[in-house]
Amino acid sequence: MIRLHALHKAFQTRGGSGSLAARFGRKGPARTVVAVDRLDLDAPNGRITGLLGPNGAGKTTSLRMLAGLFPPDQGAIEVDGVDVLRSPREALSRMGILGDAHGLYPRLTARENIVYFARLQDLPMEQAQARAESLAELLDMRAILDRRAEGFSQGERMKTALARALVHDPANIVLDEPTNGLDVVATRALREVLRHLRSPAGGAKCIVFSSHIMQEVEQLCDQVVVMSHGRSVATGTVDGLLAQTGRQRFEDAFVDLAFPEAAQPRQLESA
Ligand SMILES: Nc1ncnc2c1ncn2[C@@H]1O[C@H](COP(=O)(O)OP(=O)(O)OP(=O)(O)O)[C@@H](O)[C@H]1O
Repeated sequence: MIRLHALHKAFQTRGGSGSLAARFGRKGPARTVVAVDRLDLDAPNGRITGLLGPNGAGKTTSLRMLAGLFPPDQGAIEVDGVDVLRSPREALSRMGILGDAHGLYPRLTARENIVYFARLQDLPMEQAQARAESLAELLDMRAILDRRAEGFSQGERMKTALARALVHDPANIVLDEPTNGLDVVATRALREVLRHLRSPAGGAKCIVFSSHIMQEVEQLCDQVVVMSHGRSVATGTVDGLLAQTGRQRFEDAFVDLAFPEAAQPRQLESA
């Protein structure tokens, strides 16, 4: 179970090299970028929760805070009731995180990458090896298990990184745009794995994933949190969000919710 409450994060950054920069020195004037303004998200066990937002909405920043990479300025983050800010190690041990950069060790084989992470999670060697075997089965990656990670395709890297994230059998799984760069077969395979992990047979995991791809969210998610300009602007099932906006197509509902200023007139819907 993952809970984000009233998250806020701003970054201090510098402007460009125009005339203002000349006045403020080479780096330009200081600016504040509000990446996450107010995000609320409740993700239960046995459900897939999609964090859906356009480019720059604040999805990655939110998931990085959930992963404990940096703290929010305000707000609360809990994993199974454990406060990520107060008890980061305990909270992290309850999560498997697939970030936007997969960061595999290129000189290690897929198996060695997985086992190495299992050992970092304090799994005994025998158990680490057994987990590598069962994850290779689940993720259909036997053919690459004993190949060095250097030269892996995007899909092979994703599978290895996902196996690594799942090695300690966490109750919560967090994925940042996991299908980026994957072909249709790899995307379908990932979808099946996530459905399995959500089911009672797969451990009824709490799964949170970010995406800006409507079809992906529509096909996979039990509930959707729509994020726009750093805020959660709507939460519900796909059907619930369609009903809320009075739309028939999820893409139209999303545009209404995320960009109310740019929403298309309703009569174009059947065009
Ligand atoms: N370290 C940083 N310094 C300054 N600004 C940042 C930093 N990280 C993120 N931002 C800004 O915060 C906003 C949200 O970025 P974020 O990467 O979280 O969005 P996103 O929803 O994941 O977008 P995308 O779908 O394009 O990956 C953007 O305007 C981005 O430029």
